[in-house]
Amino acid sequence: MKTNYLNRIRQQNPLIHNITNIVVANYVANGLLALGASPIMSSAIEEMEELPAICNALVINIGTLTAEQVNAMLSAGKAANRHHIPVVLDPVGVGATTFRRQIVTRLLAEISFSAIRGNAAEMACLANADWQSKGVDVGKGEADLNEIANTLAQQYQCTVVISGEVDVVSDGRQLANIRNGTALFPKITGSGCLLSAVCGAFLAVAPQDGFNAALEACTAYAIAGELAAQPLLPQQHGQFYTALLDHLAALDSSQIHRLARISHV
Ligand SMILES: Nc1ncnc2c1ncn2[C@@H]1O[C@H](COP(=O)(O)OP(=O)(O)O)[C@@H](O)[C@H]1O
Ligand SMILES: Cc1ncsc1CCOP(=O)(O)O
Ligand SMILES: [Mg+2]
Repeated sequence: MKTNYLNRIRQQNPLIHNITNIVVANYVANGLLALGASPIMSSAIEEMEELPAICNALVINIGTLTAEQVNAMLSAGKAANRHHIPVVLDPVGVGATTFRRQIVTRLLAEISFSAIRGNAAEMACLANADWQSKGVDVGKGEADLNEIANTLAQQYQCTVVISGEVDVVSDGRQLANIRNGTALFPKITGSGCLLSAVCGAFLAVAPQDGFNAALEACTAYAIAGELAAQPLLPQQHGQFYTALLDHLAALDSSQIHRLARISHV
């Protein structure tokens, strides 16, 4: 990895607008602050036209979707497109209900996304691939995630991230696998949602280089988790929850370059 967009985040302190779920809003805001970005969380329809004008990226997360929030997402997404700021989609639990599937289809049709980030179950659902999803969790499946990432990236003309034990990043032309991380990640709620917001922060400072911005975002984030988990026992979920924030704040680019386990496929 040749980029150093982490330093750019710390220099530029991009403002990230998050329309997110009620479970993770506080954690995502703290994670963005730890990284060096600034969060603003809002779903009020009255300000969806105005916020994209002052923000550097928008992250749309459907985790606890309401009909009212859908209108806000469409309004903010279209305004973000007009202002040419990157928009990231996190299709949380999209396979769980008809409502989620219908809304994600509509968001993908009406908004131009720079990146879509989900776990294997969510991304398999978007690609109509076989997978046994389980609510917002990853569930089980055998589908080829490299192929799914590539297909979705070409279909939606954007960067696609499928996170998991191995993260897959594709823009439809380039594809990489990242083998960093820790088994503690899926033990805390919000770790995927925060990764989507972190992708938003990296894209905010490198909007023309989506693939490499997402690649650095996922690598940096997984390494912060790896370092946070190092002194912990597998059952120290609570310690990991806070240690991840500490390590996002302490992370530097030399650590990322030294510890990255990336293969270009
Ligand atoms: N089994 C695992 N081993 C190592 N890292 C993991 C594992 N599962 C998930 N991760 C990491 O957890 C972070 C959040 O991804 P994920 O758990 O897939 O999101 P979600 O919460 O949306 O399901 C990513 O950085 C990913 O690399
Ligand atoms: C548990 C839960 N329920 C609705 S949204 C949500 C949070 C999901 O967060 P993540 O995908 O980051 O684990
Ligand atoms: Mg998720």
